[in-house]
Amino acid sequence: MTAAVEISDLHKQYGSRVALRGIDVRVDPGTVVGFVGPNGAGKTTTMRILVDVLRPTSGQVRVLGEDPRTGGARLRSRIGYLPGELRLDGRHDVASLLDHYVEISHTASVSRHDARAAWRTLAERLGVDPTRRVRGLSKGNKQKVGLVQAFVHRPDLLVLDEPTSGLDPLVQAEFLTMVREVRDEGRTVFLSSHVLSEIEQAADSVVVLREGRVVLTSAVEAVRASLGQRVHLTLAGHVAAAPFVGLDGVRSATATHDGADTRLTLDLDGTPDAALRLATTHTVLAVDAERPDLESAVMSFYTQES
Ligand SMILES: Nc1ncnc2c1ncn2[C@@H]1O[C@H](COP(=O)(O)OP(=O)(O)OP(=O)(O)O)[C@@H](O)[C@H]1O
Repeated sequence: MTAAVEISDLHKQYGSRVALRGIDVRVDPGTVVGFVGPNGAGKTTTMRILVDVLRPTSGQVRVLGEDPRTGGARLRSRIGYLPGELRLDGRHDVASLLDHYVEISHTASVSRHDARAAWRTLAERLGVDPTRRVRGLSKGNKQKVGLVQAFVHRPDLLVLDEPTSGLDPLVQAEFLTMVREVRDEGRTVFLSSHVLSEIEQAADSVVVLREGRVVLTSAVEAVRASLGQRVHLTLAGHVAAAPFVGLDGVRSATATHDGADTRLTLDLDGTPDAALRLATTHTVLAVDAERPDLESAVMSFYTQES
């Protein structure tokens, strides 16, 4: 299977400043990959190289099987790109700007009429008013126009640099739905974000970049599972934690007593089955499970020493 994105030993220097120190990333078609990391990690640099806005210092990049430096207009028409710092020509109204984008990005397989209808549908979905002048738009509304132009030609690959920056929660949710639809159609999304909850909702896998190096590549589910699960049980009467320690799947158990009842906290590294069997020999008054989130799983990769 040809990768949608294949990056091998990619280096980029801006003068003496090293931005990328040999990164390797593979993105399978039909998946959503979240690209995360602290400020200055190299995310934007990588994305700009993918769309040939920047040239690498060394290393190999293949996008949809082609070298972005030689793919030209044909490859560009298969990519939707939302830059991190979006600049739109402020002189136009939104409708003429989007007509213009459709004009330059539409492919022979889609008629101009259909392409125009497509931007209108997307604009409506995201709540973009096509009659507004671009210059007077708020940051969030500009971002929505940027999203419409990235999605409108149904590209095989979307490269989105902080796509939800400035969006209100309703539009953000609609955007995440659009991303999932793209994935369900077998197309690919490579997006960067500082909002890990949104990567968690939309991405299949996550790549963490720090100081120009990839420090983690993993399925989102696997990262979360690696944290294990924490379960709180409220049991009637005074119950000791000791019998729970060492049970299959239990990493640690602590008990605190609240009046006549016990609050038992179990940190699990396997299934809760054995612990729950033992718990039900008592009277279980309440069960409450914490779902580990991607943010707590990934944060350590932001700060750890190389
Ligand atoms: N045009 C440039 N000239 C010089 N240095 C640059 C330039 N663009 C980026 N850099 C440097 O390259 C490194 C990576 O920057 P990049 O913008 O790719 O990071 P990022 O992960 O996208 O960060 P952020 O989350 O803050 O957007 C940083 O040290 C940055 O200062």
